[in-house]
Amino acid sequence: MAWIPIFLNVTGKKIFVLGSGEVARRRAKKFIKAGAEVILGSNKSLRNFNTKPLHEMEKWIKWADIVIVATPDKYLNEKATKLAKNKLVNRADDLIKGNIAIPSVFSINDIQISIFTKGKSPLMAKYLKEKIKSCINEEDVLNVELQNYARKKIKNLFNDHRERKKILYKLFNDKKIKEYLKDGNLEKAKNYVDKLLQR
Ligand SMILES: C[C@@]1(CC(=O)O)c2cc3[nH]c(cc4nc(cc5[nH]c(cc(n2)[C@H]1CCC(=O)O)[C@@](C)(CC(=O)O)[C@@H]5CCC(=O)O)C(CC(=O)O)=C4CCC(=O)O)c(CCC(=O)O)c3CC(=O)O
Ligand SMILES: NC(=O)C1=CN([C@@H]2O[C@H](COP(=O)(O)OP(=O)(O)OC[C@H]3O[C@@H](n4cnc5c(N)ncnc54)[C@H](O)[C@@H]3O)[C@@H](O)[C@H]2O)C=CC1
Repeated sequence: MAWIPIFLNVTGKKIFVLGSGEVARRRAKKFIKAGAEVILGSNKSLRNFNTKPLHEMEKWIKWADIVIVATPDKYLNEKATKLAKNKLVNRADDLIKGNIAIPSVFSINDIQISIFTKGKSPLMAKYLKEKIKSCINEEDVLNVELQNYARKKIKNLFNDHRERKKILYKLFNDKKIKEYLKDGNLEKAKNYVDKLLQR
């Protein structure tokens, strides 16, 4: 089993979610929030969701870029997976029958962290999320912003990406920058970077 984490831009992607229970709705919301076009396959019509009856399932699976299978009905789940052929499929009920997994996720500003236990323990994934959250502090968040600032600046100043890498590591290890960021002073750190780059 070779799972690798990938961050996928789902804006405008077509997602078919089979089911209308708690898990199906949770998955659907996640994708809608991220800008995807989501259709739920269920004979129950749900408020706030675009639902299609199950006898149209084949058509909507064909339409979809990604298929999410999330009912407790094993037979129905298998049928949908077969219809999806080589598409990207998430099986909420049986990980290895699909090829994409939904991890436990949290974000702090633009830092996004996902935890996955290869289906062994979603509960532990959820727990570890809280544990890892507490390791990331304000200084790290500001350092992402500062690195972004410096990266953009030096893109135009240095042609060689190895040279750029060296500079970014230097900034990362700079004592003064560390102090500024510890004090929550991003602007001062940026000004200091400006000065260093002028030399
Ligand atoms: C394979 C996977 C599906 C996939 O990839 O789509 C999957 C499968 C299953 N989960 C089950 C149960 C639970 N799932 C949760 C919670 C979450 N489950 C999520 C992901 C995944 N769950 C994927 C693997 C992720 C990994 O391996 O790390 C999270 C991270 C994301 C999300 O769902 O949005 C979300 C936490 C969100 C957060 O961080 O807050 C809890 C805890 C709770 O609800 O509090 C429980 C009860 C306790 C427990 O079982 O651990 C069962 C039923 C088992 C049974 O029948 O008893 C199955 C099916 C099976 O395993 O057979
Ligand atoms: N990934 C995860 O986080 C979790 C996954 N699961 C898995 O996901 C499955 C779904 O879980 P829940 O959403 O909690 O179930 P649920 O019991 O809340 O939802 C069941 C819904 O599925 C639909 N459904 C049931 N049989 C159907 C059928 N024959 N045809 C069409 N729709 C049908 C119904 O609309 C029903 O409302 C579970 O069987 C379990 O294997 C369960 C808990 C968490």
